[in-house]
Amino acid sequence: MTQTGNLITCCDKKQPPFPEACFPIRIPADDPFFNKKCMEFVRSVPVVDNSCPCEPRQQMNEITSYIDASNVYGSTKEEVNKLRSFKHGRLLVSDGGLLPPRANQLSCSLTDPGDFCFLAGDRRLHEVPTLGSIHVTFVRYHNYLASQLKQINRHWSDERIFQEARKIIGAVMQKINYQEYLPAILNYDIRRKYCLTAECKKYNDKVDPATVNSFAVTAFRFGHSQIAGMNAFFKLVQPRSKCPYGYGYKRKRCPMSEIIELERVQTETTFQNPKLVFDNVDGLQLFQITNASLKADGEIHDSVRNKLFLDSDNNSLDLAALDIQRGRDHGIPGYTEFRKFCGLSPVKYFRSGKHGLVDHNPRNIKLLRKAYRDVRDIDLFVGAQTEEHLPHSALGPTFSCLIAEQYKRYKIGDRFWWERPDPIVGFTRGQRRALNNLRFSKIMCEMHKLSEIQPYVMLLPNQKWNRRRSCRSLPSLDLRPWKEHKNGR
Ligand code: HEM
Ligand SMILES: [Ca+2]
Repeated sequence: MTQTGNLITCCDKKQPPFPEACFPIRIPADDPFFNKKCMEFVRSVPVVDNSCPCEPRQQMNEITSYIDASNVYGSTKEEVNKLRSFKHGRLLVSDGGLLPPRANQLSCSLTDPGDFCFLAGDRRLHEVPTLGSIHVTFVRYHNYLASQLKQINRHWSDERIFQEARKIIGAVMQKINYQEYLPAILNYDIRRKYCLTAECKKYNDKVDPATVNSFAVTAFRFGHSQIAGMNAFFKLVQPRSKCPYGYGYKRKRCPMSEIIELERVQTETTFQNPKLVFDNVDGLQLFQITNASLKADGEIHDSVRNKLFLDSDNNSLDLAALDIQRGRDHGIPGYTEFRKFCGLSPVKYFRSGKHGLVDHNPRNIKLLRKAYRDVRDIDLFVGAQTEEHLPHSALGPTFSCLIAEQYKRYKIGDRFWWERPDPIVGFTRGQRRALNNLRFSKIMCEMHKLSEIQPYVMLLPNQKWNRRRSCRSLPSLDLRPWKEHKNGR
């Protein structure tokens, strides 16, 4: 994990220099936004290399690589123990079902009296309030599952309930990623090729599921171009007359609850501040499940490109610049190398025909030619982010390949993968069936009192695939298969 927000400064000449840790970004004099010449950048902590002499500098992942809900439970025993209440299998919460306070109250930026910095399984939770609100959703869902499990298995201890609920949340996380999220960003051909569909159930103990440097540092940051400049609070209002046949699609004459926008907030005013989560966490979630993100392409919104972590002294950073520099910090090879790795046509020239930038449009080729002297210099982030998308996909071929390859390893390298037909490490058939029917939007609705609406978690502006089903018509998780009968299952 990278360390923006570090106490080391690299631009201030009066501070003691840290040549090992510093790699500040030079800002050209004619920059249209910044009037400084230097942007802070602290290198990721290097890993001690025992195989000396002289392997390349490496970095370290601070959290577990598996998709195991470590954002909810942390990545170590110490972390999970700080998050547990040790009563009825529940996680700690604060008033209003929000997250508990953390010991270090300087780790976020507070503006309202009574607010505090939250504790969660991942310390990046304050980055933006929409991220914080998803943390709230999953902690609430854990506690909801714990209370349901306690009801059907009265004899279960705190430990048993906690572990069973955690196992379900981990499975839900994997299920949402592979069945709902990946289909929104990768097309079916890619998903089939890389064993990401439900039909592929391989497990291979030779596969290393660790997160690959180029994935964390570059490919999976494609989402930085999907960030919108605005957050909003939404509110649901009930229709005035009661509907005789219930609500829902097809019953056109009987309107669904109406969604009203209460307040708009500029993204750059929300970084590291839990205020919006305190103010109206449900309204934030409603906004999130009814709004599409921006297109993943070469354009990154000013709220993060120029105004990232904007403070009262008008200091800010540029996320796109950090992404590029982080790639260089970690020694990520260039775009043309990854084309080869992915078996795509090799790129030798700044042009569109043979041996050219065949996956770029003429405008982007021109811009790349202007920015780089040699095609081999094109940074992976810049080259892949500006590719045209594959059909039915939110990504170009290079990022599709790198992201699919990583998700393949997370799946087939996971001994505890939720779909493994093994009731000891996995789930029983009935439990798997129950989990299969659950949708992320249903969890959102149940945890945030939004049950009347038609959610559509849309990742692409042109995607309307699950728009039609109201929360009410989606099933809750059926927990009957978790009932333990006296003489075993
Ligand atoms: C919503 C607003 C977001 C903000 C403000 C934000 C901000 C940041 C920042 C400041 C970093 C560290 C940069 C560095 O110093 O290298 C980072 C890293 C990263 N971001 Fe975002 N990000 C956001 C959304 C997203 C989204 C939507 C995705 C993916 C879909 C994403 C994926 C990543 C990844 C993979 C990393 C690297 C993580 C690591 O290696 O530890 N981010 N982000
Ligand atoms: Ca993890």
